[in-house]
Amino acid sequence: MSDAVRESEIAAEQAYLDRVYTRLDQLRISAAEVEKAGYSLARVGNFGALVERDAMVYHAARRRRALESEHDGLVFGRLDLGPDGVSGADAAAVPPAVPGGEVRYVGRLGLRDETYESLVVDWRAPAAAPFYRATPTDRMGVVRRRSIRSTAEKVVSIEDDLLDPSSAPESMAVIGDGALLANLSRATGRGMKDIVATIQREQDDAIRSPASGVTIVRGGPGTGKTAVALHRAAYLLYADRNRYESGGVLVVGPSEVFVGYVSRVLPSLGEDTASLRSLGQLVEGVHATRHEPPEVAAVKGSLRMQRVLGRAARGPVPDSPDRIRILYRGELLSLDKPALDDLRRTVLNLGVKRNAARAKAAGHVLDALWRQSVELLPSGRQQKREEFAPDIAERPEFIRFMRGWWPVLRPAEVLGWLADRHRLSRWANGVLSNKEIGVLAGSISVGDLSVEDVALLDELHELLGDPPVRKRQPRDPFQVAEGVREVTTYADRMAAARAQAVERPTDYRDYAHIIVDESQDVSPMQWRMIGRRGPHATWTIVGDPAQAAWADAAESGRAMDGAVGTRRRSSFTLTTNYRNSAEIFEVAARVIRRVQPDIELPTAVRSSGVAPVERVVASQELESSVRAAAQSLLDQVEGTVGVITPTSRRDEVAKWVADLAPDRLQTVGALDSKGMEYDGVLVVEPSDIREEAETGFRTLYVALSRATQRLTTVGTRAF
Ligand SMILES: Nc1ncnc2c1ncn2[C@@H]1O[C@H](COP(=O)(O)OP(=O)(O)OP(=O)(O)O)[C@@H](O)[C@H]1O
Repeated sequence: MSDAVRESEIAAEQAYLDRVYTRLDQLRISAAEVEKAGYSLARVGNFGALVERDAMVYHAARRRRALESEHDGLVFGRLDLGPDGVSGADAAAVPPAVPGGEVRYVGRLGLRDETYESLVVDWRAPAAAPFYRATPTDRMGVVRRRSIRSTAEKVVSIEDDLLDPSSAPESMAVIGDGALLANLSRATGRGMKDIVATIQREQDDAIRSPASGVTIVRGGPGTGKTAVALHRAAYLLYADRNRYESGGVLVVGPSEVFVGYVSRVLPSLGEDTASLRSLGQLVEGVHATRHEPPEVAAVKGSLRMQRVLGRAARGPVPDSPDRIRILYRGELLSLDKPALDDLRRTVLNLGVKRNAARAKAAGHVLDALWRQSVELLPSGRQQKREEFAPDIAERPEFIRFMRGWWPVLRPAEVLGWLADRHRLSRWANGVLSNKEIGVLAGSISVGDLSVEDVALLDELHELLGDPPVRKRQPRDPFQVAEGVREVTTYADRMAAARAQAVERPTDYRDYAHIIVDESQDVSPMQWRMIGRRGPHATWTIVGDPAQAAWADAAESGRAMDGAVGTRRRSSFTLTTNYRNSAEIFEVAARVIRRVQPDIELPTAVRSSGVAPVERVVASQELESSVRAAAQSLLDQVEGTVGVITPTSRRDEVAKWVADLAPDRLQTVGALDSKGMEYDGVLVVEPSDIREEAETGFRTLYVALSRATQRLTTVGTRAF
């Protein structure tokens, strides 16, 4: 294809883009004007005008925000359809390249011109589906599919796929080697790439799969599972905005590093309404980032913790009073430990959560004391239960006793009790081994909560219940400040309500859809925690069993079943690795094949011709070799470099390379490298990563499959 043809095709697309951006500007200006006009309607003063004003302002402001945020790369695709693909409603007003056919432009949002002709079809709309799904064998009416890359309103390049050569007129130009490969070879920034322009068919199947039930997406490293999960969130919010915006979509990722890495993709997909959280952030007020060593994580994540915590949450409060004595009309009324233990069990068996049962517990103690008083006192000096109870309940010694015996319990406090090995042995008797009890007791540090602790806190919250809340004065919804009523518009209140809905509280518990990424690493206790966030939710679960750090897959599977319930399941498998060069993936594949020779691995589509570097050095040279290798990767790649270390050595290695290029280089422990991607990767002490845990070979497989362009390993032993 000559340069002249390419230039003239680019010029034609530029002319179309100019039309689109002119229209975008018009719409933006008119949305801003409507918003302003809406506010001025307030002066009319009657109720109808106020309602109209509010609706106008709300919709106009929302539209303006969308138009502004989708500016870059607004149009990225063009379909030339033959006569069999014509729909009419979505055709752009340009002459069809195929006689009797139509042209359709695909972009980040849908736009129409003044006469309501289609300018751009939203990528999530059914009319855009052929852009992602058409293949030479199932053309869906498409003759030529064109990807358009633009920056700042200028077309930079175009790439074509000719799907139906026999229907293409001779004059039809076909340009480039395909958009996908062009996209893949671009350097990675600090955040994940938005792949909206190059979604592949098998990915699109999963993205557009019906929202009902449970959608399970599996695939090896780099197959686009995370990309699919995020695009699916955007798709669901588009396909059924009412349902998913009001209920909310929760995306759960493994770590905070990961959440930071992917968080920019959702706004770039036009969605600011999904909540993105790491496993350490799912409980209100807690922000854990530290991972436990594998032997601790194994105990804390196991379903057996349910029983241990259940016993702790029902047991006597450590160091609380173990008897009550009250002098009443000359007689000593008293309840000792066995009687109090019986009362506690009776109250907890009523099915009320501990923190909500304080008044009931006090009532049972008063009952027992009153029965004693009746036995001990002659009938003339006895009181009725109704007179006795308030009399005793107000006594300071009774109040003091109740505060100690049945205090309001916070989950973190009860978790802290497990640090006492002696006590823990009682609760864990017959559930955990002696060794596990020692490991668990030694790991509890309430001042420094780990990611694994968060699921335990959530379980305890479930067992203990909320602390009782004092009733507040009901607020006047129209009161915006002391003495000031109704100065806000309905639109402002809608906006405030929407902001609240988007910024849902961390422990919001009724999401309409939950997407779990890196699901293979979710421990059974974490599944229970996630499940509590969506008792009525539909689910998308994305993961790769071969990358699992959790050793007991069966236990994890059971916990997942418990969380998502018996809803209908549909499964998708992704088979192409878009991240690694074939040379890099071969190194990772070698590690996993050694333990799982029959494993089905994805195919890496790119070959770079650059072999990974594997270095073995003496231990005294480790630091200098790591520095040198990191520096040379920084010289070789344009984008980011990840230094991946054994989890226990992250801080030490981070210091070695801290001064090299803080804006481009990141040091992460192997467990935190889950889901991440860098242009160059240096894996430090690979054999230690493999030996750090029973599942270490899988963690090493993860670490070795993070690079897009260059991979170096430096260690004191071969791996
Ligand atoms: N259709 C696509 N077009 C362009 N790039 C893609 C496409 N699909 C995936 N990629 C790129 O491939 C890389 C890997 O994608 P992603 O991180 O979603 O994979 P993953 O399956 O979650 O990987 P892992 O399990 O290894 O964490 C990313 O850079 C992503 O942008």
